[in-house]
Amino acid sequence: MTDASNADENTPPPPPPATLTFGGKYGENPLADASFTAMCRRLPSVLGHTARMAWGVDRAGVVLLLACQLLTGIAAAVVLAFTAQAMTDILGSGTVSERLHHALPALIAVTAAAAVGRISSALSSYADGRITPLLTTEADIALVAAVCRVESSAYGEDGFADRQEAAEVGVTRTRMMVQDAQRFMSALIRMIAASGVITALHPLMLPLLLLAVLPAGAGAVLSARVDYETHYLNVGDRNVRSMMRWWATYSRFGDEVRANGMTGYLVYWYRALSDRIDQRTLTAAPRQLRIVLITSALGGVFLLSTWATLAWLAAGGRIALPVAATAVVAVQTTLAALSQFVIHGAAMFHTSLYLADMRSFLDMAAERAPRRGELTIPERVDEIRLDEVEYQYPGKDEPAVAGVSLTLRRGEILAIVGENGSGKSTLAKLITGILLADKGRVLWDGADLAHADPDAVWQRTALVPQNFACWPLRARENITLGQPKTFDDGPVWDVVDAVGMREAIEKLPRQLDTLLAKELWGGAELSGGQWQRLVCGRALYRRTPLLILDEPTSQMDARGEHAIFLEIKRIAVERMTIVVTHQLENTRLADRVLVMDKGRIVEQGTYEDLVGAGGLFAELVALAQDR
Ligand SMILES: Nc1ncnc2c1ncn2[C@@H]1O[C@H](COP(=O)(O)OP(=O)(O)OP(=O)(O)O)[C@@H](O)[C@H]1O
Repeated sequence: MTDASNADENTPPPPPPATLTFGGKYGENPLADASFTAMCRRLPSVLGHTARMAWGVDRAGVVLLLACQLLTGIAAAVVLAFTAQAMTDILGSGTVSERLHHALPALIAVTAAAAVGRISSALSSYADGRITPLLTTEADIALVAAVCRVESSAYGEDGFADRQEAAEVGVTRTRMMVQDAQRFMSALIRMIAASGVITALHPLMLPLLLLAVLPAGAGAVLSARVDYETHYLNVGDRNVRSMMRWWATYSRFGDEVRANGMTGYLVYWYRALSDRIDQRTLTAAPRQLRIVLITSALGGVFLLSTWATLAWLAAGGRIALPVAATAVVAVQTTLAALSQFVIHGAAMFHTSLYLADMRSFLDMAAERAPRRGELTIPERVDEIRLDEVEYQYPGKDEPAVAGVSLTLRRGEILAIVGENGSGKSTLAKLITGILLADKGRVLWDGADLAHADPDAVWQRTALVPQNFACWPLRARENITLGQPKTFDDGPVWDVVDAVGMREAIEKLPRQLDTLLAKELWGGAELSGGQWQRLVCGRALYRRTPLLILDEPTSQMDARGEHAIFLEIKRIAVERMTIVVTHQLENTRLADRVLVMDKGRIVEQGTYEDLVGAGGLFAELVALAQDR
């Protein structure tokens, strides 16, 4: 299964993908509370919610669907009742032409009702075709918006990603819900209509027919349960697989995959994980088969008794021959309606299980949406103060930031340095309110971020993160990202100049209008450093009172780096600027340098002070110069 070029006798075989287990101190199965009975209890509210959503997206479509269902049902009842009537007339006394003459009105009614039934069934398919895409899009958008809105700390919670994966399946299944519901309703109406007719023929018939189809219904529900359990077991693996699929096939990482000879292992890994998922599905197959065989046999026995009863009634003269003939048609129709009713009922139940996962994730995300307070932040901020701030990531034993106190004033440039994992980026996230401190306070001109409206805070921040996104948008939008300040491109070109990108943008086929995604038709690509310049331009364009740059120049040439730092100095007077960096020489531009170690500030001062102090900073500077 491995790539031949990777395998030889002396190398160990590649390890298979890790098995995800939920154990240990923090390990908790994300779907452990999603027991089958718990899921069943949620179904009415899930169905109600889906109905409300459908009503919200297309009222006319829902009304049309309901009206058509009703019409289809009535048409079916009319067909059945008049068929019975026609049969009685045709099998009655008199000459053939007399009997046909008598039956003619009933036959016309049957034809007309059948036509109405067909038309309303076509119209209800049309309504389904209208509602379903809107409903699926609505569910999809609800999911995307919910994930974008949760507190950033939620991403680190056990099982958040797995629940999200389960919810994604719910979104896809939304597509089937309207169809399932439509078929279920139409079967229900036909069943009610048919039951009336068959009960009129003989009271014993309906219970017997019910017994004949109930095993099929029970079988469908049991199969749905097995299918859902398999899906549930596979959630974690499917989640990892889809992440790996994206990383392995995304063109941006293609060079790394090829030049490091990873293709063979990645394909092997992908296959091994897929095999594991398939294996679970295959293990469930015999259970499914047993369920179908047993329930079909049971259904068959009951059906046989129905026919036997009918024969017994007719043979014993308990029902007249014309009535018996009608009963044959009625039994067939009722049987079909009842089967449809239980099969589509089970299908709806099956779909609802997945929708319940989506609902429960949306509820979980809603619980994790920021609920901080209403405080707003003015356009001008003069001071940010941190009092004994501490933050520990979920599942970690040590705080990433602990006991940090610090005051930052307007006009100041602060550099944060320290070894990998010392807490620099976490501190930056606490200052911007992306993360909320577990202990201590972060105050913006006295407003505690724990009680401030996060959107109001983030209107006042600009961040160049270490790992930035290269959005598949036009160059202009990659700078303004949905917040154009004017209709003219003047301010955009200003920041393009500030980050030294004018020449590069002018060379693009459609300048600012060029799509920056080489994978897309008409798209172009920038180099790593050019992207980083553009991302700095994005932050500068925002003109906010707080500017945070986390390793902003790690991919830039000396000219780019020089341009960025010149611009940072030029605009520094109007704002607070924080630069997180490992390039210690760059900290010379800062008014103050903070040195972090194990989540704490261990030194602070100017570059010269710290070099002279002979502490951690001086040691790091010496290491940087020791080549
Ligand atoms: N999302 C996260 N979930 C859990 N732990 C995290 C997360 N992000 C960071 N950490 C942990 O918090 C600690 C501080 O990380 P942080 O990213 O703040 O360090 P840093 O100083 O910015 O490191 P670097 O110089 O490598 O960028 C590390 O131990 C890291 O493993």
